[in-house]
Amino acid sequence: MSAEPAVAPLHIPSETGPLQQVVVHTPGEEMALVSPENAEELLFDDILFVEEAREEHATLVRLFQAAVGRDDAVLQVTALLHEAFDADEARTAFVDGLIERMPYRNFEAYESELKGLDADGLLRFATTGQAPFPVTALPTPNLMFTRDLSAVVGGHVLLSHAATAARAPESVIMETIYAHHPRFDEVRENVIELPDDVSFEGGDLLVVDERVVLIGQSERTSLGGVLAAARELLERTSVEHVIMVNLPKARYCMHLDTVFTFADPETCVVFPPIIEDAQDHTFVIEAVDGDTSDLRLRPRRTLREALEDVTGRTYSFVKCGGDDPVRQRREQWTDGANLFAIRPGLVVGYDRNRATYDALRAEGFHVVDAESFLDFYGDTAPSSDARIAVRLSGNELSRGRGGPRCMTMPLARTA
Ligand SMILES: NC(=[NH2+])NCCC[C@H](N)C(=O)O
Repeated sequence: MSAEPAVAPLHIPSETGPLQQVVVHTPGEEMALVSPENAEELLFDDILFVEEAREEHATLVRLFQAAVGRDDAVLQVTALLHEAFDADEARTAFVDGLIERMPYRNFEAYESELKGLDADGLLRFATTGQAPFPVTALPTPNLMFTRDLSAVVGGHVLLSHAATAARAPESVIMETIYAHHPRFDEVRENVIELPDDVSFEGGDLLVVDERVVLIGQSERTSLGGVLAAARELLERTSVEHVIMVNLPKARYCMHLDTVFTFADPETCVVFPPIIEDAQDHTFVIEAVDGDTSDLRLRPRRTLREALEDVTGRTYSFVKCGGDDPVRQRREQWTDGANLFAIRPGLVVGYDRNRATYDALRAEGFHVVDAESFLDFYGDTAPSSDARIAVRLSGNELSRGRGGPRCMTMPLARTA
């Protein structure tokens, strides 16, 4: 039990506000079930060395614990699910959710057996797809990309509606946690569900500030998903402008956060070919006279133009991969543009993206590896004005096609 004062269960005022609490998933048994036969279906391009991936992930968790300095800074999604499963209704709801979301898997044939599993048994089924009777589901190796399970905006949360069958169970996992875990009792009415026929994944949403969010219209988030999310946010939260970024529908840029993330409120790491060179792909969505049944889409040439227009601030764009177009593409593929900000100006990325780190250094960041950061700071967080880019060794993790931002779902940050 933590001695620190409790944090709000949901509170994200901005993308880089000092982190208080984050949900992660350290890869486990489910990752060891990815094989050449099912890898493509499970959205993996390669077979990860699980033990090494776990160590890399453990370092990420230690970084968060050290930098945040609270012992409840990091929550594991499987622990939350297991705790939620203490309630009978949660286990029933989870099975009902799977049946409803994945009618093609015919889980109803084993409905009573699944509902009869205890918390351990159902957790194992949820992550590995294995049960003590002849029903199987896909394992969920993408659970480590907790970002995509939901998106917290202010004190509200949008539940994801995964675009792919491989990730559909993860949406049900997160839905069960928000609906049944006691941690979310007070904020349950702030959980926003989108219509069944749209897709939306958390990696497509970035919170600029209390008034502005960005949403990618991508391989994973449909136009209907963007518009439904925009309408809900404009209606129910302090958000006044939703900037929609139309992305190529391609694996390398599956979510907006694969090509654009914030290092501090005015510094972003960007993949130039999409964010700077492409034109006419950005729209500002607003409610006409505050009426969310009447949405207006104002086209803007670039994301920069849209951002500057609605926030009145100016932004520095640091190039993922630096100036060389080949390095830009190589480093984008290994999530060079997918930085996670622990607080403004304290970011973590993958060590291998060296040209991106050179570009950050040129922007005034001190570059340190994760081990030195941990040795140096132990459990005292660095002074809040230092600009630091931490290099996490992620040779295994990066093969999952997600970076530090994808592996984190912040629940609470300070303003
Ligand atoms: N927010 C992100 N960019 N997430 C990356 C998810 C990667 C994962 N293998 C997938 O294809 O779904």
